[in-house]
Amino acid sequence: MGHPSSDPQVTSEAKTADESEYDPSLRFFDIGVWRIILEKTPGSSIQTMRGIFRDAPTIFRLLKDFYHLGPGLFMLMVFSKVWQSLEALILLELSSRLLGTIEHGIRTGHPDVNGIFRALAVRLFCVVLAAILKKLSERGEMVLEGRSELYFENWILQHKLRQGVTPGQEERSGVTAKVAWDTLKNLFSVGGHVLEIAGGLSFLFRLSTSNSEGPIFAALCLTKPILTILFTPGLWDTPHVMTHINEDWKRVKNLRSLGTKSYREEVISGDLVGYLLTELRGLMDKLKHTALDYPAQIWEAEQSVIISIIKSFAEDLPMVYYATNAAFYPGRLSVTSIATLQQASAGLRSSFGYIRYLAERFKSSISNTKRLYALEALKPNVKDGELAYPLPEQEKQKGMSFELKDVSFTYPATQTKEPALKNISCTIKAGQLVVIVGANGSGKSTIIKLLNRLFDVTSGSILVDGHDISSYRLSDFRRAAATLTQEHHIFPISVKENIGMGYPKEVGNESLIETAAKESGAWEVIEKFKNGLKTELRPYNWAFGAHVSEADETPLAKELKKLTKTTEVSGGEKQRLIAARTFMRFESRKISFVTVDEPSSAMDPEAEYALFSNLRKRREGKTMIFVTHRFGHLTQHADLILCMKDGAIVESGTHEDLMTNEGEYSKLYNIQARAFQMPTGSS
Ligand SMILES: Nc1ncnc2c1ncn2[C@@H]1O[C@H](COP(=O)(O)OP(=O)(O)OP(=O)(O)O)[C@@H](O)[C@H]1O
Repeated sequence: MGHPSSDPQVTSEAKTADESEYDPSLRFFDIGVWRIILEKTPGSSIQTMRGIFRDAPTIFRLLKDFYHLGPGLFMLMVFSKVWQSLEALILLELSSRLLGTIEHGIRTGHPDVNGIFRALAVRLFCVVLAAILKKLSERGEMVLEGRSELYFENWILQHKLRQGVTPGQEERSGVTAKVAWDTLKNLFSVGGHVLEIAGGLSFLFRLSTSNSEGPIFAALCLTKPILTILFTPGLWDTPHVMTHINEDWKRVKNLRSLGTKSYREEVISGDLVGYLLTELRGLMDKLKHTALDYPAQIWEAEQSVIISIIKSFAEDLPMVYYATNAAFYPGRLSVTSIATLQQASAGLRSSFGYIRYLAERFKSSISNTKRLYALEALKPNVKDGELAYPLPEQEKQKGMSFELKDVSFTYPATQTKEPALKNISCTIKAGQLVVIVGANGSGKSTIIKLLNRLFDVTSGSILVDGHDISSYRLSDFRRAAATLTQEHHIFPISVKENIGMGYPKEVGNESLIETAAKESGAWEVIEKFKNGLKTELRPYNWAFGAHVSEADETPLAKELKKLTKTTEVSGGEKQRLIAARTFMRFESRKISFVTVDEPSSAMDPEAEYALFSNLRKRREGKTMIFVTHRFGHLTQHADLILCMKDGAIVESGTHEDLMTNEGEYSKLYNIQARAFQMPTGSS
């Protein structure tokens, strides 16, 4: 496959128009709703062989990892695969001996009773042994697969978290532990089939030396596999990129997604169901003659019927040959050798047919495994330093001091042209309470992220107590910082652990947890839960009813409903629970820097006021930075207000200074104040 010009759906006009979009070494063709992009000169077999050698270290490492997960289980799996590959041939050999002895007995009229029973006993022994081995290896495989899932998932998590907050390519493309297991299975399948083919060929070769018809017969057996290699659509084994090009199909996908949980409420309350269904019906009409299947499938379906007939005929060639032989030269082939050759050739044909597919599957799984192991090489997105925190002189200091010098920052992999921060310079003294205000998108949260070392600056520098922020050990720095933002979540574990994890050493200390929950306003929420602190919000909860529908009223259906029930909280309640973790963090007594970024957007004014007041009460020994749009009650306590606009600090000072300035800050402040001063009835 891979002949774009022969595809009826590609017009030459469309091709020239679009080809400039791609690298000159690439070509493309459209099929069904797809566009397939591939290299103009596909890799040669030599390149493929080189690829296999290149993959050798990954294969070796994978085998080593699995061996260490369970040496006994691994060896059992290897032995079982070798046996499985040769089992059919061994049994065939035994059957052929048995049939030969029987046939000889029939011809001569003197059956070799001992010989027949000996052959039968050996065959039965092998069958029983094979069944025992199969059961043992199935159980062993299950255990090894479980261990692989546990080991590789932990390994992946560790390396992804080490990388930092920017998800890497691997995360986006979803590398999971299953990749390793699949590769091992595929490797064993390919190895097993190679062994099977080698065994099958040597079997035929041996028969051919004892039988003059053998070589011709062996050659006929190979006709079908050779034709398959020559005429099978090559898309399966050609590196290619696929994308949907059909706008109608893309729209179907987009519109269908509106039925999912995230959009459902808006679609129903906005009375959009009718619109949605009408649109989808229209699209169905437009697409009714378009193939939606996987491209290789479409290609195969479009293949010439002659090729299919030739391929099917090739399959029957060995049978035609020995049937003709039997008709014209009845003495040449014995019934036993016909049956044996027939079975051996059928086995060989199916192994040949399958090996290509297996090799492809293996190639793709080994490339996934390479991506998995590549996680190890991922560098953290922020630089780790060597300086300990706190240094002896910092022990006595109350809070961290910051100096931002000409800081600019652009988010990695962003599509926007403008940097998020532009040439920012300012000084924050140790122990100060700072409030950052400004319009949406002005860069407030970005500053908080840089100060928390979630990203490194693009240019300029940030000094913490006189040393560059990147020179500190990340783990030390993080231990001294507490953050609370609108992006924080409730973890899918108990409420107690959710709060306790603020200070992992005291994760089981219920009295500290209760105090923290009271300070954040979460205690009254927890008191409402039937299971109190033990309540789990959105835990991992999997229950499935086979042939049981939740709509039924049966005891099983009720049980299923009970199992899938979750505890729900409101947005504001959720924020109170999350904030409790920060108060718990204060208990470590090591916190010298606190950032609070809009954690109360869903809280009622009273809860928000209480949260900010309680946070302020804990400011002793800490530098605290708040980001908030509703800043009225905070800025009056602030030692420093930074007012931002379009990624720059446009004003800084105290509330009084900035009100006197009558600039951006006083404008924002007055808008908020005016809302409360409006006389009744005015709009
Ligand atoms: N993860 C990100 N990747 C790319 N760009 C981002 C990212 N986060 C923010 N930005 C961009 O950086 C700029 C500053 O965003 P930032 O979140 O700092 O603004 P903000 O002042 O906190 O806004 P808001 O008041 O709406 O929370 C915006 O233009 C935003 O689109």
